[in-house]
Order: sequence, then C-alpha cells, then structure tokens
Amino acid sequence: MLHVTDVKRMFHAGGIKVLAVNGVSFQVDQGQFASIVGQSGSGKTTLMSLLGGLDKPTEGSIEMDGKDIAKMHDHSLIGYRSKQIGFVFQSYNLVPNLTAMENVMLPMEAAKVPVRKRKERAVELLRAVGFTDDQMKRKPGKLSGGQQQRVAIARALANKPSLILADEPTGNLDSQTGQMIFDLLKGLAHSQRTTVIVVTHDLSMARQADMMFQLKDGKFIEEEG
Ligand SMILES: Nc1ncnc2c1ncn2[C@@H]1O[C@H](COP(=O)(O)OP(=O)(O)OP(=O)(O)O)[C@@H](O)[C@H]1O
Repeated sequence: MLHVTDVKRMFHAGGIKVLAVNGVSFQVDQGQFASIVGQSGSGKTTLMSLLGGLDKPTEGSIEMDGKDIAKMHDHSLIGYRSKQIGFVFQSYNLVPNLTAMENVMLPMEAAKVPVRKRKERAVELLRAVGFTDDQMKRKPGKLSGGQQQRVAIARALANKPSLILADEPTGNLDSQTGQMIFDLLKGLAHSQRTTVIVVTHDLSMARQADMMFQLKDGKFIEEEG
C-alpha cells in the first residue's frame, strides 16, 4: 500500500547542499507496523514529512494505494493528509481546554461526521486505548503523559486513516510507559489494519516492529549495533 522509490530530499543551507534523504526505497503493507531508527540528523523527520505530504521530495516517488503523492498539487495534499494520515507527535499536541472525548472528536468535526457518530466513535476509540468513561471527560492537564499520548493515538485514528505516522511518540515518556505506548500502536496496527510507521532513536524498541529501517546520513543501512 505504501511504496517509496528512490526518494531524495535536498536542502540548500547557506550555499551548501544537504541531502537529508538520499535515495530511500521501501514498501510497507496494510496493517504492518514499521519502525525507522537513526541518530539525530540522520533524516528521520525529513522522511516522515515527505510520507505525510508536508513536504515534497526532490526526486523519487511515494505511492500510497497506487497514487504518487510526490506529484499531487497542494489542495490534493491537504485532502490526503486529512483523510489518509493520522499524525502522532512526541509532545501529544492535544487541545488543552477540550476533554479527551472532545479532542478525539475534533478531526471528525473537520471531516463533517454527524455529531452522534462522532461521539460513538470517540468512545469506541478511547476504550480501545484503555480509557474509562470517567477518564474520557478529563482535560489533558488532568491526565498523565502516557494517557495524553493514548488520547493522541485515538485522535489519529478518528477518521480511519490508511497510515499513522508517529514521530518519537515515546520520547517524553519513561521507559515502561513508552513500552506500553509502543505495544499499543503495534496492537492497533494489527487489529485496526492501519499501517503504522514509528520514528525512534531507541534501537531496542525499533527492533520489536514487524520491520525496521535504519537510517544513516539519509540512507537505509544494514542493521548495526
Ligand atoms: N529545512 C532544512 N534546511 C536545511 N537543512 C535541513 C532542513 N531540514 C533538515 N535539514 C538537515 O537535514 C539533515 C536531516 O535532518 P532531520 O531533521 O531529518 O534529522 P532527524 O534524524 O529527524 O534528526 P533529530 O532526531 O535530531 O530530529 C540534517 O543534517 C539537517 O540539518
């Protein structure tokens, strides 16, 4: 379903050319849980931006269900992002003055899902990430980091995306909570048949994915370390 072929992304910084992504190819099937691991500056965030349609490659193709997003115009990319991609960030990015329920309902409101359906789906998703009815009514400030990330994951799933992109989703969590979030994402990839790609710099976590890609200087390398 996701087919990336020889993707490059070059930046010009102060007269110097930087190949942040330098010829990356891979394929991930529906419902697979993949990890991208690499040190700081290896090109992880740049690659995720390209996959999420937030940036365009200098060369190469990124086919999602047969459509090359590298060739899409800006208005089609906006549609691609809102309908097909769910984003999960290191810093959760929840709206602080909305409850967990309301945060999960927000993307459905943007997609014009009827109110009753929004509520039903938000409850279903929050239960799937382990929330009780009482916790659903709390605002982010009254939830732990791990719980906030669970809300963010439920929100990312709201519009039934084909692909979830999670950039360092466990980066702000202690190792035990981080492992639980990682397991949750893996379980959801399989149970909801949503492809999940997680970026991490934690090799031991990355190894637990169905497939692991190791980035170094913008290229995939054979596993090391
Ligand atoms: N907008 C930009 N302009 C110029 N250079 C950039 C730009 N974005 C990224 N780079 C360069 O591309 C390389 C890859 O950066 P990127 O942010 O993708 O790495 P990363 O693996 O996500 O790092 P980190 O783990 O620190 O977030 C780095 O050398 C970076 O300086």
